[in-house]
Amino acid sequence: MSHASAPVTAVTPGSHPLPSYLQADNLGPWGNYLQQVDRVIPHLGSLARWAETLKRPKRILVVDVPIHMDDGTVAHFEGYRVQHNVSRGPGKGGVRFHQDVTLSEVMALSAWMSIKNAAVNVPYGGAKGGVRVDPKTLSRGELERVTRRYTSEIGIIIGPNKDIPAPDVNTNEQIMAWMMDTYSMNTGSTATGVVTGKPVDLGGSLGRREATGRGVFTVGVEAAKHIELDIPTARVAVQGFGNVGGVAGKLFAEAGARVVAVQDHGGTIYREAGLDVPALLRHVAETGSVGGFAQAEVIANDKFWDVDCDILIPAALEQQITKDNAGRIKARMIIEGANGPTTPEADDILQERNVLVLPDVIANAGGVTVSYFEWVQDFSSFFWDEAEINARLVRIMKEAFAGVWLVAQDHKVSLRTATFIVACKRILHTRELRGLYP
Ligand SMILES: NC(=O)C1=CN([C@@H]2O[C@H](COP(=O)(O)OP(=O)(O)OC[C@H]3O[C@@H](n4cnc5c(N)ncnc54)[C@H](OP(=O)(O)O)[C@@H]3O)[C@@H](O)[C@H]2O)C=CC1
Ligand SMILES: O=C(O)CCC(=O)C(=O)O
Repeated sequence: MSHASAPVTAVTPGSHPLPSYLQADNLGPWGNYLQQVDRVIPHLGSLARWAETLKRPKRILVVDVPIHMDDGTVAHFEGYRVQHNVSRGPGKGGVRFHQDVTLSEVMALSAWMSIKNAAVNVPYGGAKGGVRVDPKTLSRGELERVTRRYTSEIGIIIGPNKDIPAPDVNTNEQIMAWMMDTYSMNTGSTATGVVTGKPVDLGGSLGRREATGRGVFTVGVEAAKHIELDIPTARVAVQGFGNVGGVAGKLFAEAGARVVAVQDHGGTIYREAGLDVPALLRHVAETGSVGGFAQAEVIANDKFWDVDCDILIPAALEQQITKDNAGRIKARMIIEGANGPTTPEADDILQERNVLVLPDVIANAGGVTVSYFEWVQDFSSFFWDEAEINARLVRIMKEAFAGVWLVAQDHKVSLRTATFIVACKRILHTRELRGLYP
């Protein structure tokens, strides 16, 4: 991971010094988020006086997650749930299981959720959770115990009207089912609306699994029209071939684009004529990685950034596109499936090079949009068909993106700052309406 060099202000004029945990890790994702906020403040007019609230998570919970391992020992894992902002509604955002998860990373992810949820105008604040564990090293029983204990520990701050978790990296429908069941056991009645991304047979929504990738594709197609990029002849490179990258790659391939390169932990594969995406998805489902896929050549991981392509989709983790590789990227358009994949320094380099960046806070909002549909369906116990869900998703994504595009033109700013303008105005307007408790 690279570390951007711009300093982060620890003390805001006229305000109190930030708590120590907010000053930590200036150059990590939280530091990147703070720089993004600093870039939007000049565009907020009188609402800027509330901007300090964007720099401080509302509520942070750190929990110990002890479980019995299969060999009889007791292991302790560290878990987090951060509610960055709840001005517009309950907290909403995924849960990540990863060995490198840190509190400041979860703070950044929760803040990006506040921005994203406001950008597509769903009635939520922003939240995110994580457990510092490599789930690939756990048995199924151990994974279930980690999930249930973590859910019990954060149970004091989540709930259908308080904060609604969902899947993120290394979490899936089964984990959401265990979370829903644990919360329901602890509260005494079945509460389907406490998490989204559940199995369809348990109050989940049709289309949720594919929703983030579908949103990435939808926004990509809309943006391509503005820069006259022809999707059926485009070459696409994808980093991360899980829920988001896999579905986005599949939809671009179905639209005629050539997916020429894919990278995950197992390596980087390349095929100039285009990879057989359905076969690759089957291979990943069977083996867990793109590594060993026969119908492709293997290239060095670092060469991924040099691949000749028109569209690049980072769909893995934060801080992948940095000042060190931004100058090498050949794509005309980057669609951020991942959260926080581009550092502010890299953003500047890409803008100078005229590479269009569709930022995470709008490009990957399809997932939470269908999560919102799931939550609404659970409350009413009335379920919609997939065609209706996809049509509503596409409409929301297109409208939100069109609005952001206009703001970018008006203010002469990047699409990231434009999305922050739209979202921060909505968040801070509700902050102003609600006022401060004296
Ligand atoms: N799921 C969702 O609905 C949403 C997810 N996102 C974001 O999208 C991104 C991907 O999430 P999701 O698809 O759900 O997660 P998954 O766990 O389904 O997939 C993650 C993918 O990223 C790969 N990966 C992880 N680390 C690296 C690395 N260092 N280099 C290359 N590849 C890597 C994984 O490979 P391997 O399996 O080999 O480790 C896997 O292919 C995250 O940033 C997430 O926050 C954003 C909005 C919604
Ligand atoms: O579906 C959700 O609630 C949130 C998904 C998520 O974590 C994200 O958009 O990053």
